[in-house]
Amino acid sequence: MLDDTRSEDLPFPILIGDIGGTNARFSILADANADPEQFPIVQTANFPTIDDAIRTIVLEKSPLKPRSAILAVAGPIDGDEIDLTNCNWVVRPRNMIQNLGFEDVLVVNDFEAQALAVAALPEQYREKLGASGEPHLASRVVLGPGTGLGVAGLLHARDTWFPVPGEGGHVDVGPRSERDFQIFPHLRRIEGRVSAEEILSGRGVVNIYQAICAADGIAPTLTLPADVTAHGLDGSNPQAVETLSLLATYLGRVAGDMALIFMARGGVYLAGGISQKIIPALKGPQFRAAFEDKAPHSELMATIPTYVVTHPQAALAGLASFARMPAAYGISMDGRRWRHQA
Ligand SMILES: Nc1ncnc2c1ncn2[C@@H]1O[C@H](COP(=O)(O)OP(=O)(O)OP(=O)(O)O)[C@@H](O)[C@H]1O
Repeated sequence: MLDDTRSEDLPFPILIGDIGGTNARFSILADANADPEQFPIVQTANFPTIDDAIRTIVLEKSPLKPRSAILAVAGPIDGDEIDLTNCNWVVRPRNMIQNLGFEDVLVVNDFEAQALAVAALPEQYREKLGASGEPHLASRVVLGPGTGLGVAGLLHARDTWFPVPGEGGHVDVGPRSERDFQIFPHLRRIEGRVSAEEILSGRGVVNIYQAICAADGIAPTLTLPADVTAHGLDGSNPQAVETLSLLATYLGRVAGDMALIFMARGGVYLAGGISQKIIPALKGPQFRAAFEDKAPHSELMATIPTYVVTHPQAALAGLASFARMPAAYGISMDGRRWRHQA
């Protein structure tokens, strides 16, 4: 039943799904021109299996019967049983074809879906950071601090967008300023090193906050990432204020590195659950200053635009663009497309 050949497009109606650790979002595209039919956001913990969730939330509610499915998942796609990171669901495309009536199932990586979203993002769904010019029609990068730190490149070549999902969230980050050298010894490490994800994620926010408190000999009073950013944004806690400032600096530093790697003249886009919630902090001078602080390429960096993605369901929008026009995107289907065979 596993079919590796890349031949015809997936048949409409197409169910598209963005399956995160905590939430799953679904919609159906009736045809290439239709607006997606949306369904309520599902908490993954409320359904024993993804098949149950699709049956209850989508198939029993919609008059449209999807013939195929495109699912974006947080986790490696390496066989017929796809385990999701941070949740108990296992995606079994063969079972979906047998039990849910799909003819065709394609599974992609969640940051590949974010990259697809960035390829086709209308201007109203992005908030610009800094004063650079408009993006070139050129390669882009998407970075998303959330539960972890997702990173994907989006190469533009031969009139096609090629998403490049990687593990860029796990690169090393080092100290640069005098203050960094005071704080870094107190950051929690993973096997001895400070990876980007250890500081640019929900737990990373708390890690920076606790390291600031430790460096200054102050007892920490905040424990949740959202509390730290809230007290930072309203100015009510000095360590939380500095946490936000350093978060913006470190995010700018890593975003700049990723832009250098991909020569992302098309811009760097910040997705993920946290970026949208700290826009005022990212609009301060720290983010762009760190982004551009890349000698000998500071002048180049000053021309690269940076944005926060503000679309509430960016990954779904990206999958919908792909479903409508698959030929515009260089998405490999090898080993991750399953088709019903009569
Ligand atoms: N206001 C906030 N400030 C800082 N961190 C926050 C805030 N709100 C949520 N977080 C943190 O963001 C993380 C969740 O990120 P996100 O919403 O991107 O989830 P996710 O990993 O994409 O999973 P899912 O797709 O299931 O929602 C958690 O670590 C949470 O503590």
